[in-house]
Amino acid sequence: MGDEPVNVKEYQILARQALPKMYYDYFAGGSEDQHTLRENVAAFQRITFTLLSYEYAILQHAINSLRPRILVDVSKIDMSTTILGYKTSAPIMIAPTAMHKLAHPEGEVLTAKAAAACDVIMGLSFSSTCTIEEVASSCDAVRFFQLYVYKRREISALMVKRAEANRFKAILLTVDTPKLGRREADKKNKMIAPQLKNFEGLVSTKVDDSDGSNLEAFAARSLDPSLSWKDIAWLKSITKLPVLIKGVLTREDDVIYILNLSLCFLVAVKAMEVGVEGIIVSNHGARQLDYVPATINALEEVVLAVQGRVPVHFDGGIRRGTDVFKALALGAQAVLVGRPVVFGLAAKGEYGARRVIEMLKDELELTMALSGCPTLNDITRNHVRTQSDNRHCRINYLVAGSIFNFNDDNDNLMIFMCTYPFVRIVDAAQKCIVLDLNTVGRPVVFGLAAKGEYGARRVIEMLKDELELTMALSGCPTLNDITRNHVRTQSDNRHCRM
Ligand SMILES: Cc1cc2nc3c(=O)[nH]c(=O)nc-3n(C[C@H](O)[C@H](O)[C@H](O)COP(=O)(O)O)c2cc1C
Ligand SMILES: CCCCCCC(=O)C(=O)O
Repeated sequence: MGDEPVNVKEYQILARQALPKMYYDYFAGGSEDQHTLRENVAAFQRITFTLLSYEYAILQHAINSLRPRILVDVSKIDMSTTILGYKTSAPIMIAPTAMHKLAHPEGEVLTAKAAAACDVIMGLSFSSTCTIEEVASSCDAVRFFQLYVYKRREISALMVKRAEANRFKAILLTVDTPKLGRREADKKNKMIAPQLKNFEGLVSTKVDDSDGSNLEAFAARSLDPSLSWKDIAWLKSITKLPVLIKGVLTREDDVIYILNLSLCFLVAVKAMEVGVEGIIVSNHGARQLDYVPATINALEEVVLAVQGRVPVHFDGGIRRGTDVFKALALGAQAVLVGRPVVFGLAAKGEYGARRVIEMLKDELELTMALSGCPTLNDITRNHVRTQSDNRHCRINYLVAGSIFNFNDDNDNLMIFMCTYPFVRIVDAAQKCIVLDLNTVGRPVVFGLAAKGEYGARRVIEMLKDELELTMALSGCPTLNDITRNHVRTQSDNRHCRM
C-alpha cells in the first residue's frame, strides 16, 4: 500500500501504525466477542444491487420481459439534501465519537474543520476532548450535539445550554448506553480516559477504584442507568432544539394486540409518541450489547414502522459509498460515519478526516451514476436485494392499511440464546444447586484447574456480571422481563415466525 490511501479502509491501517495500542484498540474495538462489530460491516457485503427492477423481477412470469436500468442520463449527479432543514452536500454526517485528542493533538476542532470543508454536518460527542465553545468557534460547520444523561442531571442540562448558546442545531440523545458495554481490549489495556474538557472543574475522569478500564469505571460512576422514556419529556422541557434519539435498534417494546394478531409495536413508534424529531438506527458501532443485529439488518423494519413521520438516520459499518447507497435504499435519510473519520484524523489530521468524507462522497456519486440514479430521490428499495429477499421470505402483511415487512434474517440471532444457559448458571451460583452440569460444567472446571477455588468463583462471577450487563442493555431489570420475544433463532428465521 502506498502512503496515500485509495479507500476508507486503508486509513484504518495507517491509524493503527500512528496510534499507541491503547488508543487504537479503544477506537477500533467493539464489545465482548465483537460478533456484532464484524457483522456491522459483513452484513453490508451480503446486500447486492439489483440491475433489474424488483417489481419487474417479481412480475417476470407475467410479463416475461426484464428491464435493466441503462441509458439513464447521469452526467449530473446531485447528492445534496437537507437534514432537519439544514443543507448538506451529501447524506453523510460525522457521527459523535469521544476523545478525538487521543487520535490527534488538536482533536475535535480539526474534525469540525474537515466537516466544514466537505460541507457535511458534524456530530460532537458529549465526551469530547475539545470544548463545545472551541469547536463552535473553529469553523462554520453545522453541528449537532450528542448528549449523555449523567446521574448528576444538572451537568447534562448545563451542556445542553452551552450547546444551544453555541448554535448547535440539534441534540442527539444516546439511549443505548445505560452502562458502558464490555470492551475487553480496554480492560486489558487499562484504558485511561483523559480529562474531558467540557467538564473541567465539574467532573474529574480520574477514578481510583479500577484495576481494569478506567473509562469503564468513570462511565459507571457518571452515566444514569435509570434513564427511561419519561426523561425525554425532561429533556424537551429544558431545550428548544430538536431531539433525535440515537440507538434505536430493537423492534419490540410493548406488545399490543390488534385484530387478534400479535403485532409488535416498535420502539421507533414509541419514540415518535414522546415527540422526538428523528431517530438514529444505531448499535453504537457494536460497542454496547454484543450479538445485537447488524444495524443495516435492523434499518428496514424501523423505517416501515415510522412510515415517514420523522426522519430515520442510520449508522454502523459504513465503509464504502455503496454502503451509503444501500442504507438510503433501505430507507435511511442520511448516514453517520464514526470510526473511519477518527482513523483519517489519526493518520493525517484534518486532511485525513476530510479525505475520508470525500472518498465516501466520491464513491456514493459513482454508485449513483452506475445505478442510474442522478438524484437521491431516484434511489429506491428496488435497487437492492437483501438476504431476506433472496430467500423469498419477504412477507407483506396488509394490516389496517399499512404494510409491515417481517424480515427473515439469520443475522438477528441474539444474545439471549446464550443467556438462557446463563440464567441457569446464575441460579446455580445463587442457590448452590447445579441444575445442569453439561451447561456449567466445563467453564467451572477450567476455572478450577487454572486457579483453584478462586478460578471457579471468577468463572461464575464473570458470567453473572455479563448477564447483569446483558439485562441492563436489553431493558430487563428482572429475570421475569426476559421473554421469548427477546431472541430470534434460526428456526424463527426459516419459518418467518411473526
Ligand atoms: C471510538 C468511539 C467513540 C464513540 N463515542 C461515542 C459517544 O461519545 N457518544 C455516542 O453517542 N456514540 C459514540 N460512539 C458511537 C458512534 O456515534 C457511532 O454510533 C458508531 O461509531 C458508528 O459505527 P462506525 O464506527 O462503524 O461508523 C462512539 C464510537 C466509537 C467507535
Ligand atoms: C461517561 C463517559 C463514557 C464515554 C464513552 C464514549 C463512548 O460512547 C464510547 O463508545 O466509547
